[in-house]
Amino acid sequence: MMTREQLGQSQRWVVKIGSALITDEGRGLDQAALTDWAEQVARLSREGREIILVSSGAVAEGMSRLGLKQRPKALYALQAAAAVGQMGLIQAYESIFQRHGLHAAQVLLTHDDLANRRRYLNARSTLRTLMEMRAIPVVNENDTVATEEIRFGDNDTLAALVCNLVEASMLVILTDQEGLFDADPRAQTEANLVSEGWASDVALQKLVAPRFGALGSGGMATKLSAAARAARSGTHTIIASGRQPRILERLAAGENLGTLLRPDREPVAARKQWIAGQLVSRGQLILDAGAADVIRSAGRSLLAVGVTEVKGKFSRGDVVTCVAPDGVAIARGLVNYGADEARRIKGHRAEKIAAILGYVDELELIHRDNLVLL
Ligand SMILES: Nc1ncnc2c1ncn2[C@@H]1O[C@H](COP(=O)(O)OP(=O)(O)O)[C@@H](O)[C@H]1O
Ligand SMILES: N[C@@H](CCC(=O)OP(=O)(O)O)C(=O)O
Repeated sequence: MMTREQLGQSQRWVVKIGSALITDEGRGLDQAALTDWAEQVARLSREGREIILVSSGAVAEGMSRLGLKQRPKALYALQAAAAVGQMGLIQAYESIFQRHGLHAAQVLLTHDDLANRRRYLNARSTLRTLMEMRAIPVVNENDTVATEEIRFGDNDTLAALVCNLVEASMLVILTDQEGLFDADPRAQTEANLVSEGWASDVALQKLVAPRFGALGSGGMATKLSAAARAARSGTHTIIASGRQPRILERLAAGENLGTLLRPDREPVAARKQWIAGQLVSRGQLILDAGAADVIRSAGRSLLAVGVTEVKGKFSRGDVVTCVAPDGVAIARGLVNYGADEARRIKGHRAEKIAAILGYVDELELIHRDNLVLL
């Protein structure tokens, strides 16, 4: 198991700075704090670490520049505020990194970019190239064009997908709390900090209260699911307070701060990480107990014979969810047949497919290489 010191020494970090932290109580960006984090990033990068920043703050800065007192509710108004605010955000990073002789690179991503395999691979090459050039990518959601249906909404999820994209060793989520507490510290002053846990421990999920603050969007829940997502590429997550002096440098020195969430499974293949990262599933395949069992425990392909019901509208190549008979979603995968064909072949053995459909695309409904456990 990696020690805090070894993790601190690790090479590739994604550092996420949340809205709750980066904004000066709704009065735009906290320039002094932002300067401090960026300077730490610059120093760590000059020492040879590869760092990608995922920075929130566009909406908050836009609200301040436009004189809006409250976070707009309508998506188009949020998007307009983000477009204005992103200018301030990137200007701030650019000028600080420039002082350290480093280039900042603006990378704005939508979920669509990562859902489309070719664009995903392009984003990966671009980020890798920027790191080779020793530029510092500053990533945010491309709020201006993201639609409600496919928004990340919070930057925790985006940061985790970036970790998968570049196979980061560490995800540091800086927020306004010292880490994960055993109860929401805003509601309970007695709450205790959890200093370490497993990224996909469901017991941790029970500790977090849903919270939709004035500025931040995800609360602690999205940070935990981000840690579980990041773990798929073997990435360790530390949730820590951005208000601690020299926080990034102290984490690099191996100091025991915040909550460390360790990956608890072997890293999955890059292609499977991409499948697991899809936020939209087009349909559901309800499995019988035998199929659910072999998929969960033996990593087998899904055959039509083990499917009892097909829900939704999907085409060959879409992402669908496999659901066990008790209603629990157990896996996601790229399906080899569209919904209509899947309905016709469900419950039948592979050798019957040709007789039912008049052709055979593949013997499996979802091949195990395209299937990932949740
Ligand atoms: N168990 C918990 N431990 C720590 N914080 C929690 C917990 N449950 C809920 N929270 C809330 O999550 C908030 C951080 O999330 P959020 O406001 O989205 O921050 P950010 O903008 O940095 O992503 C904290 O301010 C806290 O009120
Ligand atoms: N893209 C948005 C950030 C969304 C957001 O607030 O995320 P988070 O910091 O996770 O609460 C912005 O720059 O304002």
